[in-house]
Amino acid sequence: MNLFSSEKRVLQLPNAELIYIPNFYSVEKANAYLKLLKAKTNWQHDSITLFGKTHLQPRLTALYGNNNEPYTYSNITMKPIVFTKPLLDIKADVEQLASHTFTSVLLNLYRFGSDSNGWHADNEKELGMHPVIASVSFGAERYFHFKHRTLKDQKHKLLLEHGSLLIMKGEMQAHWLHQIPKTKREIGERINLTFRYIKRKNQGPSTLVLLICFLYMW
Ligand SMILES: O=C(O)CCC(=O)C(=O)O
Ligand SMILES: [Fe+2]
Repeated sequence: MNLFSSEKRVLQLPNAELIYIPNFYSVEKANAYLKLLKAKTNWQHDSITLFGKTHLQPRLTALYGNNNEPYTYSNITMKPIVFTKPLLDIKADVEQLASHTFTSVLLNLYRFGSDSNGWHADNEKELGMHPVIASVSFGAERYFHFKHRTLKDQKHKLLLEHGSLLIMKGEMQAHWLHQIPKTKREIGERINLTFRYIKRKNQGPSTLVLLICFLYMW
């Protein structure tokens, strides 16, 4: 079933809004970004510990950002690398379309069909309440599954195409889970970029603290 009806496809769901733009980038531009990001990204292969067992994540990842804030998920803390020019260019394109600013991008490299990303929500507290997440895909098409946490009939899938943009907003991260399942199909590599706004933890002393210090010294 095609859940969407036009080129900029908007899907209103209970507790979520999804916007999908299949041809956000032309095939030529998407091909160039796929090649560039594969070669120039500082890919890392982290281990995760789940239920007391440690194993390598089924994909490679990298975090880039502009505010030096670390990002922690599944017990992995990633320190951002300063944005490169191509990532800044993509960020600007995405920000324009989403009318939203982002501080960071988490990149995933799915090397083959057996690489995946298990059921989760992007609901870490440094993302704040109801974050807007913008997800750009290059390379092999993969299915994005999403299901409501409590409404059991709300289960959908969407094929994320080469050069596409998906925006998740509203209460999606509080009420829904998403995943990229493994596939047995013979497929090539896929790179996905999820742009996020990561809040600063340490903003320095508050105005009130500064005022008290000033009065004390005076
Ligand atoms: O690869 C994708 O399309 C999704 C990635 C994702 O959900 C994440 O990095 O949090
Ligand atoms: Fe996610």
